[in-house]
Amino acid sequence: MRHPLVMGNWKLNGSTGMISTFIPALLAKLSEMKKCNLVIAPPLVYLHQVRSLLAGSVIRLGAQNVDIHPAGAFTGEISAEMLKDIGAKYIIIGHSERRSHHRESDEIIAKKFALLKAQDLIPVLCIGESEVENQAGETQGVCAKQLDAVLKTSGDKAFENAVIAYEPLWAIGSGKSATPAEAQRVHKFIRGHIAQKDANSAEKVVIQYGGSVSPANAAELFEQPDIDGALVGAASLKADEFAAIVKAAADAKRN
Ligand SMILES: O=C[C@H](O)COP(=O)(O)O
Repeated sequence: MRHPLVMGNWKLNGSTGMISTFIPALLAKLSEMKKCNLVIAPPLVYLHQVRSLLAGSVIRLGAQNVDIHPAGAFTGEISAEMLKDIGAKYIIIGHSERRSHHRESDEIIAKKFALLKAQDLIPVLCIGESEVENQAGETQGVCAKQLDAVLKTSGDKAFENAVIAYEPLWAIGSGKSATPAEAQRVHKFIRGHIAQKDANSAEKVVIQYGGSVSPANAAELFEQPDIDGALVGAASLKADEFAAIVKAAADAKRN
């Protein structure tokens, strides 16, 4: 049985002051949470502060990116080994904002995926189509191509101990989430695509939905059989809203 995973991606937001009030407030709201795994991915400079505040709690530490090199003369970069050293476990790669603003290709992302696995870290692989691709009926083809790059590099069992976040680009930060039925169709396709290579990892892999998840739409999304939690952007910066999304995931009764 898959436990839902809710992950907050703070993107380029946060400060030491915000963190010192946000984390205790969130922990207080989550005291009764049992069935949902929870991760926060702050900006890299705040990993240490967040780790200290999360010590002894159920919330795990995540990060938003990793470099493709293990070490060396790469100014400004952070390696998988460093992320492991600081205590981060779940590492987002392939977010559409990095694919577009930093021109990260499927091949670069597949390399990052392999580096994270080599360090026993959990890659959170973001995939998803643009609005144009969606309207052209290319959603499945785009997702398949993004998954195949990883399967080609890391093998048929690549998604053992990994997470996939399906994030349609048109839903990110737009206030317009995919409907639960739309998202479920794509999640089912993703699981089926992985099953063609390895049925066991397909059954176990956590597939999150991301894109304008809020307390208003979370419960319905989490009722879907192939939606295993969420990758949350804006709402993860508000303790009340994030806690409500986590509660919806913990309470979800799926068929
Ligand atoms: O990583 C998170 C996603 O990009 C979703 O962001 P959002 O919840 O602000 O739409």
